[in-house]
Amino acid sequence: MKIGLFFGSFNPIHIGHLAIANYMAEYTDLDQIWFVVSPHNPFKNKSSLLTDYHRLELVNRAIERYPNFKASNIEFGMPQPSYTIDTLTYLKEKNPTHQFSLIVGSDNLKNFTKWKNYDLILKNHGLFVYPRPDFESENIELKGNISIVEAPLMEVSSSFIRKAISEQKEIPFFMPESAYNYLKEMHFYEK
Ligand SMILES: Nc1ncnc2c1ncn2[C@@H]1O[C@H](COP(=O)(O)OP(=O)(O)OP(=O)(O)O)[C@@H](O)[C@H]1O
Ligand SMILES: O=C(O)c1ccc[n+]([C@@H]2O[C@H](COP(=O)([O-])O)[C@@H](O)[C@H]2O)c1
Repeated sequence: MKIGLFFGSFNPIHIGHLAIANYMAEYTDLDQIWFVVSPHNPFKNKSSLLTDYHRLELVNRAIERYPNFKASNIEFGMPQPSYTIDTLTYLKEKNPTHQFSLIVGSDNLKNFTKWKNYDLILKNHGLFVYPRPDFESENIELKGNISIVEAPLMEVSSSFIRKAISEQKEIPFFMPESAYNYLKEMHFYEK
């Protein structure tokens, strides 16, 4: 099977993430999309992160109705910060018959050459890139298996959600309903 690995902090998951996965499942040859919840992005400060299990729970609730979407906690038991090449190697060992590609937003292209063994990721797996406002993909010089999809732009981000909640805004339409209800019930991001 062809699997698109959608790595992320998902702090929290939002409708943009779901739309990206939806687009990749419908417009590429990927059979399944796995949302891999990362304990710690090497480029980000961990202090603003909800615990791994709460972020995973939000993802699970958000995708529960979609059989082609799976959530993965594989990085929870691996060394931190979470280097994607190490997770890819481990996943390939565990699932030798699957083919794994990466799904990323175009904001990741700018620093992609700073990722651990980025050349191996490109050579052995390949990237599907979803465009993000203010992050042009055109001028990025990267060689390898990269497919930049042409898809509707979305401005939404997890930072926007965290800020809105901390300002006591009601934003039920920016997250899948079940995940939003859980976030409210648990008083996440209210400070
Ligand atoms: N609106 C968006 N358009 C395109 N890609 C996106 C969008 N939101 C998130 N992504 C991509 O989804 C993946 C996971 O992103 P992440 O969980 O960090 O969300 P985020 O909204 O970027 O979070 P934050 O605002 O906290 O930085 C990354 O590859 C990111 O580029
Ligand atoms: O492997 C690396 O060197 C590397 C560098 C930066 C980011 N990543 C991964 O990219 C994913 C996207 O992170 P984020 O926080 O933007 O959702 C997440 O799984 C990070 O661990 C990985």
